[in-house]
Amino acid sequence: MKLRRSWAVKTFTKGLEFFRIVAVLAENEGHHPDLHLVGWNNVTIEIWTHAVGGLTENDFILAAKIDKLDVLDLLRRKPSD
Ligand SMILES: C[C@H](O)[C@H](O)[C@H]1CNC2=NC(N)=NC(=O)C2=N1
Repeated sequence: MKLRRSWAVKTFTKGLEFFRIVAVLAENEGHHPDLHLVGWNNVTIEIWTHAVGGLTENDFILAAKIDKLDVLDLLRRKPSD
C-alpha cells in the first residue's frame, strides 16, 4: 500500500521545479517520496515507509504537506480535489 498522487505540469522544467520544492520539504521532514516525471509533464509522487514496507503516520504527514504546497503556477490545471 502506497500513497500516490499525480499532477500535470506545464513543462518538463516545471516538473523539475516541483521536485526541487518537494525535495526541500522531504529533507526537512526526514522522509522521502518516490518522484516520477514521465511523458514530459506527468508528475507522480508515491509515499510509503520503505523501512516497514507499508504506511506509517509520517507518510500521511508528508502527503498532507505536499498537498499544501503552493505549486499552482507549475500546473496545467488545478488539481481536481
Ligand atoms: C535514517 C532515515 O531517517 C531513514 O532512512 C528514513 C529516511 N527517509 C525515509 N523515507 C521514506 N519514505 N521511508 C523510509 O523508510 C525512510 N527512512
